[in-house]
Amino acid sequence: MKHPINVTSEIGTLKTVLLKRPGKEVENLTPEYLQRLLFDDIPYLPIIQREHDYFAETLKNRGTEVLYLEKLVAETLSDENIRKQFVDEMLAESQLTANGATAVLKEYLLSFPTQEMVDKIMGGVLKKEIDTKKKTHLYELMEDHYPFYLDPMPNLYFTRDPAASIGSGLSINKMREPARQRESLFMQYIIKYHPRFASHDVPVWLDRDYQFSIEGGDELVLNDEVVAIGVSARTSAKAIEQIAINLFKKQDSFKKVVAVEIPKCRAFMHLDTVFTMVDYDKFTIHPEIQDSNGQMNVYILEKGKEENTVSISHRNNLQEALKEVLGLSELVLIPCGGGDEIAASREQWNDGSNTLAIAPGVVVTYDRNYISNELLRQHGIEVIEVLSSELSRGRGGPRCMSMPIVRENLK
Ligand SMILES: NC(=O)NCCC[C@H](N)C(=O)O
Repeated sequence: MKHPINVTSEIGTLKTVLLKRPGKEVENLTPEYLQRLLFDDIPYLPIIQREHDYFAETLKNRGTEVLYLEKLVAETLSDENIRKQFVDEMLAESQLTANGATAVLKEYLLSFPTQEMVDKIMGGVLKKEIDTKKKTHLYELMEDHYPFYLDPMPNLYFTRDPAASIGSGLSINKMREPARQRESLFMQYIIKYHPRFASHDVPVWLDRDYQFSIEGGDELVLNDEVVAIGVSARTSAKAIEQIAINLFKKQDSFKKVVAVEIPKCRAFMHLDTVFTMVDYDKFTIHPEIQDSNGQMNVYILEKGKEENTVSISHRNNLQEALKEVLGLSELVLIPCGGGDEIAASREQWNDGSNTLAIAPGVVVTYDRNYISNELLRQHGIEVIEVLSSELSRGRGGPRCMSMPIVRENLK
C-alpha cells in the first residue's frame, strides 16, 4: 500500500483531505466564554452543518476523498485498551473544573458506544449531565457557576491547525491557546493506532510534547524543497527552527524553511489568514502585513555546517524572497479586497485571503469575499465559492477547515 501521507506542495491536486463536521461543540458556546474559546459569535448549528456539508460535497465533486476526524478517531479507539488509555490521557489534559471529577467522568465517558463517546469528548460534558449522585464533599457543595466538566472544542472544524502534513510526515502540534491544546491528541492517536496509518511508520517532524508552539495555519509547503512558516501569534520562532533542523535531517528533499514574520494580532492569527498559494507563481496576500514600503521580515533557514544547526539569512521583501526560493523570475501577489482599505480589512476578517487550492490555479473560497474572488478570477484563477455565513464566525476559511493528507506531486 502507498504511503498514507504525501503533501509536497500547497497546490498539487488534492486527493485526500481531513475535515471535521461541526457538531454539539458549537452549540456549547455561550457569550460568556466566547473569547476564551476563540470565537466571535455563536454559529447556528443546522446552518453551519449545511454549509460544511456543501464544502465537503464541493471537494468530493472534484474527486477528493474526504475523511472525517470524528470517524477516524472512533475507528482508532475500537480496541478497548486504546480507548481507555485515550480517555485517561484526554482527562489528564483537560484541566477538569472540579476536583475528584476524573473518576466519575471516566466511567461516564466509557459507558457510551465509541462514536458517541468521541462526539461527547469533542462536544463537551456539562456538570448537570452527571451531577446526580449525593454530594458528600465540601467542594461538591460549593456553588460553582462554571457549566462544564469538560470544555467543548468548537475549533475542531479547523482541522488545519492541530497537525500539518509535510512531505511523507507531519507535525503534531503543540498549540498555543489552552482552548485548543487537546485537539492535537486526536491526531497523535490516529497516526499511532489507526490501521490506515499505524503500519507505515509515519515520520513526525515535531510532536505535541515539544515545548514551544506551532500551528498548521502557519505551515505552508511551497514545494518539495521549501516550506514557509509564519512567525505569528500562534507559532514561535523556536518551534520553526527545531522543525527546520528535523526536516533537513530526516527528509532530504527539504532544503529551505522560510520564516515569515506577521503582526501578532487576532485578525492575522496564522500566516494562512493573510497569505496563501494559489498557483505556481501566484499568492494571495493581505497588504497590511507589509509596512508602508512593502517590506517585512523574512528569514531563510538552511542546513547549518554543524549537526543540528541552521544557517539563517534575512530578507525584507516577501515577493523577492519567494522568487528566490522558488526559482521564479515573475511572481504575483494578489491583494485581498483588491487593496481597498475597507474591503481588504473586511474581507480579510472573513478569510478572503484564506484560499484552499485543490489543483494549480483552482481554489475554494468563501462566497462572501466577492471582491477578492473577482480579483483572483481576473488573474486567471478558477474560483469555486462555498457558503460562509455561519462557518466564517469561527474566524477561519477553506484552508483552515481542511487538512490535506494526500496531494498529487507537481510535475
Ligand atoms: N488556520 C487558521 O487560521 N485557522 C483558524 C482558526 C480559528 C480559531 N477560532 C482559532 O482562533 O484558533
